[in-house]
Amino acid sequence: MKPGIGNKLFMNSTKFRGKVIAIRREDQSVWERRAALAPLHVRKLTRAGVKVIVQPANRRAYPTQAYLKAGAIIQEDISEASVIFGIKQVPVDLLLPDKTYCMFSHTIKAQESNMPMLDAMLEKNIRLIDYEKLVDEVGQRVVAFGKWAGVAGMLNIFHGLGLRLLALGHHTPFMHIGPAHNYRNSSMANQSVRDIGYEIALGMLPKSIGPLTFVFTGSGNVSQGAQEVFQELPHEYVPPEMLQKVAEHGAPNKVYGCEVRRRHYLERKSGGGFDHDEYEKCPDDYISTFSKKIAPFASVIVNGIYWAVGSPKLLTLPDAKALLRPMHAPWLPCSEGAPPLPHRLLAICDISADPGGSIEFMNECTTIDTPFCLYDADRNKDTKSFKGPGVLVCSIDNMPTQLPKESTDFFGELVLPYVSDIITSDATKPLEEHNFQTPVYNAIITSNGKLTPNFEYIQELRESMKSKHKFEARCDGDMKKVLVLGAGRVCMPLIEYLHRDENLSIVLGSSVRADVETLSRGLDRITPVQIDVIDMPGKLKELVASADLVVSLLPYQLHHAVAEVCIDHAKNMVTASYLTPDMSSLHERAVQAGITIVNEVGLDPGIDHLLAMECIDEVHLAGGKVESFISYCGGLPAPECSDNALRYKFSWSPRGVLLNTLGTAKYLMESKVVEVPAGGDVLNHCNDVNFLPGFALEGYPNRDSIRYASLYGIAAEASTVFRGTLRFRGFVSAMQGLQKLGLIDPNPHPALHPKGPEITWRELVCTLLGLSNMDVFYGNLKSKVSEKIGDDKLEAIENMGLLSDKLINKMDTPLDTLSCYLAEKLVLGEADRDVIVMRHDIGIMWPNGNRESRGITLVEYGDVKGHTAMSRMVGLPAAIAAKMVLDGEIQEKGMVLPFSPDIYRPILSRLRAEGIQVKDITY
Ligand SMILES: NC(=O)c1ccc[n+]([C@@H]2O[C@H](COP(=O)([O-])OP(=O)(O)OC[C@H]3O[C@@H](n4cnc5c(N)ncnc54)[C@H](O)[C@@H]3O)[C@@H](O)[C@H]2O)c1
Ligand SMILES: N[C@@H](CCCCN[C@@H](CCC(=O)O)C(=O)O)C(=O)O
Repeated sequence: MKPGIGNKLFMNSTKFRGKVIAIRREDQSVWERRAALAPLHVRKLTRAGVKVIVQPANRRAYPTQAYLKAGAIIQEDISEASVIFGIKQVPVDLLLPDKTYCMFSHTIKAQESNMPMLDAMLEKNIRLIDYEKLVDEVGQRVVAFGKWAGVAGMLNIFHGLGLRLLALGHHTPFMHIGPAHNYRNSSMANQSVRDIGYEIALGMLPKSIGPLTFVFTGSGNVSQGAQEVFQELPHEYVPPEMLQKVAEHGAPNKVYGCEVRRRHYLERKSGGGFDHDEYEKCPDDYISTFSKKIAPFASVIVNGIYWAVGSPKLLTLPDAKALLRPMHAPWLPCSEGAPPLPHRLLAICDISADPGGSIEFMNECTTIDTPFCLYDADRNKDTKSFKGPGVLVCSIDNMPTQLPKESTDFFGELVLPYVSDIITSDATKPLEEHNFQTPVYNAIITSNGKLTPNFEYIQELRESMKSKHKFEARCDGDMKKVLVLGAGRVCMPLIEYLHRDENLSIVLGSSVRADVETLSRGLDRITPVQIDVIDMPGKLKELVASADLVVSLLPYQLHHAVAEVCIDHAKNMVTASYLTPDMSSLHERAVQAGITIVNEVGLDPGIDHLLAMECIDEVHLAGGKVESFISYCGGLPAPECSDNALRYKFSWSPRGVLLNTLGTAKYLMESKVVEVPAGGDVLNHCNDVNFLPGFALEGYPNRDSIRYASLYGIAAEASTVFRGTLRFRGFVSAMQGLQKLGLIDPNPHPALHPKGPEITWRELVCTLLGLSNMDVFYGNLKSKVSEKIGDDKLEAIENMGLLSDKLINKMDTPLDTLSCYLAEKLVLGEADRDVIVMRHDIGIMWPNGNRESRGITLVEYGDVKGHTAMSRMVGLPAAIAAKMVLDGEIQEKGMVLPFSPDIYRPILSRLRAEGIQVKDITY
C-alpha cells in the first residue's frame, strides 16, 4: 500500500466509529521526541470517528496542543484504548493487559534486555505488532525512518568533521554546522549547509588539507537522505574508479561524492566479477575490495548499507591500521601553521550502526549525548576526543530522533495505511477472528499469550542462547584462554602483560614444575601445568585444543612440534623466534587451517625489525632509497656487572647463546656477498663497534642478513646489509678458546654420557686435549691449553673454572654440558642488572641526491629487583602481538612476520606507551 492512501481509507468510513487508540508517552530515552503519528494523521483518524487518546508529553516534538487541535483527547489514562502506538520499548510495569501494542520492540533477535518485556506481553495477553516486521511481498520494510537517519547522520558528520579538522589545526566552514538536533527542521539545516557551501565555493577550505571526498555506501533511503544534504554543497559526483584522481588532484572549492554499490567492491574469490543472486546465496564466495580500492581515497565514509552476518566486512581492524597510516602528499602546500593531514580518512558516519558489523572496529554505538569517538587503530582503542591519532566515528543508532518532527511526519505517513487495519485489533479475541492484511498479520509477534508461528523461533533462539551462556559460564564466560609454553628467562613480562586483560585466562605450561608454579604465584586467572611437549603429546593436544591462542617460549627447535598441533586444532600461535625453514614448511598448512602464526616478535629478532621497517617505510614513502643497513644488538650484563672472563651473563637461553657462535652467516658488504661457514668462523669476523664510545663493544655477524634485504624491501637498492651480535670486548677471544678446546661441540661425547663414570672439568679438558695422563701437573696442563688455544685465551678458561676439579653434570654433548655449567656460573646475580643495546645505522639517499645517515639506538637496562631488560624487550612485543591476534587486529593467515605497517606500527606505539624509548639521530 502506498503512503497517502490513508486519506482515502479513512474517508467516509463508519467502521472506525467507536474505536479507541492511544499514542503513548515515550520513556526509553531522553532524546526520544518522535511519535508514531503526527497531529495531521490524528486529525484523519478523529475525523473518521476514531477516538485518539494522547498521553501528555512535553518532550514530544509536536506539542500536546497540536494533537488536541487535531481532535485528540489529552489524558494520562490510556486504558480505554484497545490499540496503543509508540516508538520504542515499554517498561514492563506500564504494559496494559489485553491491548495491542505497536512499536519497535527489538525482540526479534531475542535481544536479552527486551526479553522481560516479551515475557510480560505473553503473560498479559498483549498483541505485539512490530514495525520492523511490516514488510511488503518482496520482504521490503514498508515503515521506517531511513531517510531521516541519513539526513541527521550527514549533518552530524559535517559537524564532527569541523571539530576534527579544527583539532588537526584547520578552521573550516564545517565549524558552522551543528549537530542535527540543533536545527528546527531539515530546511533550516540545509540552509546552513548551503551557507557553508558558499564559503567552500569561495575557496575557504585550507589548501593544505587537499580535496575532500565523501564516499556513500548503499543506495537505499539512508544513503539517499545523506546525499540530499551533501548535495547542498558545491559538489561533483565521480565514479569509484576516478576517486583516487580527485582525492589527489581535485579542486579545493567543491567537495566530491561517490556512491558505491556492491558491484564496485565485492568480487568473486574465484576470479572476480559480481553476480547479485549468487552473492545473495553464497556471500562467503566473495571478498570485499572496499578497503583497498575505495577507502584509501575517502576523506569521509557515510555507511548506509545493510550488513548480514557472514558477508564480507567493509572495513576490518587491520584495514583501519592501513588506512590510518601517514599520508604522503608532497604536492599539498603545507607548513607549520598549515599542517598536513595525518592520513586521508578523517571520519566515518556509520548510520548502519551495527556494532562489530560492516565496520569491524565500531564495537559500540555512540549516542546523541556523546556523538563521536576517535578510533586509534594503532592502539585499537577509542577515546571521546577530537584530538590525537585516529578516525572520527559517529554511529548513533537513533539519529532520526534528532529531527523528530519530520521523522514523525514521514513515519506517520507510512504507517497510516496500516492503521485502519491495526485499529480493528482486539487482543482478547483470537487472531483468526480478525481479517488483517498480510503485512500486518506477519508483523504480529505475540497474540493470545503465545508467540505467533512466524516468531516461535524466538523461544528456540532464547534457549540456544541460554545454553550457550551456560556453556560460556562454564568456560569462564567471555574469557579467552592463552596457552603459554615455556616458563624460562623471558616469560614473565609476557604473562604480566596478558594478565592485565581481565577477560583472559592463561595456562602456563613448561617442563619444570617449580618454574610454572613460581611464575604463576600471586596471579589469579593463571593455571600452572607441568608438561614436556615432546614426551607428553596427548597432553599438548588437550591444552592446545582448549586454548584460543598459543604462545611458544620454548627452545626454538620445539616450535615446529607445537605448530603442528596448532594447525590440527586451528589455533593461532605466536613465537619470538626466527622463522626457521622447519616452520616455513608449515605455511601452506597453516593457511589451509585458517590460522595465523606470528614469528620473530621478540627483541632480536623482533624490535629490530619493527624499528628497521618504520625507518625504511618512511624513507620509501618520501621517495628515498636505503643504500646501507647495518644493525647490531646485544643482550649484555650492565657494564658494572660484566665481571667475568666472557664479560657476559645470560639473560636468555644459555644454549642458544653458545650455539649462535657456531652458526653460519651471510651478509652484503659494499656489494660483496660474504659467506661465513658454520663451526665458529663467525667469531673471526668480529670488529670493534664504536657507536657508543663509552661502551667497549665488539660485534660479529648474526645469521643470514641478506635474507632480510628482500624482506625489508631494500634488496634492489642497498649495497650493504649486515646484522650482527654485540658483546663486550673480550667475549669473542674467550669464546674462541672454548671452541678450540672443543667445549662448544653439539655432538655427543663418550666422556659426557650421563650414565658414564664421573669426570671433573680438568679431566674433561685433558680428554679434549688428547692427554692420556689425567693427573698432569697443573702448570703443565696450562701450557698444553695455551698451546692449543693461545696464551691470550688461557686466563678465560681458568677464570671460568674449567681447569678445576669440580665434578661435571654430564649432558651428553660438550655444548649442553657447558651451557648447563655456565648457566649457573654466569647467572645474573641478585644485585646484577642487564642491558640491551641495539643500533641501526641506515644510509639514505634522498631524491634530490642528498645523503643522510640515520642512527637508531635502543639502550634499556633491566631492573635489579624486577625484570631483566631482555625479558621485557622479548616478552612485551610477543605479548602485544598475541593480544593483537586474539583481538582480530592481525588476521593474515599462515606464517606471518612483523614487517607490514599494520603490525609493526601498533606494536611500536604500544611499546612506546610502556616507556620504551628509542633515540633517533641524523649524522
Ligand atoms: N627474539 C628474541 O629476541 C629472543 C630473545 C630471547 C629468547 N628468545 C627465544 O624465546 C624462547 C625462550 O627463551 P628463554 O630465554 O626464556 O629460554 P629458557 O631456556 O630460559 O627457557 C626455556 C623454557 O622452555 C622449557 N622447556 C624446554 N624444553 C621443554 C619441553 N620439551 N617441554 C616443555 N618445556 C620445555 C624450559 O623448562 C624453560 O622453561 C626461546 O626460543 C628463545 O630462543 C627470543
Ligand atoms: N643478538 C643478541 C640478542 C639475541 C636475543 C636472542 N635471540 C635469539 C632468538 C633465537 C630464536 O628463538 O630463534 C637468537 O638466537 O638470536 C645477542 O645475542 O645478545
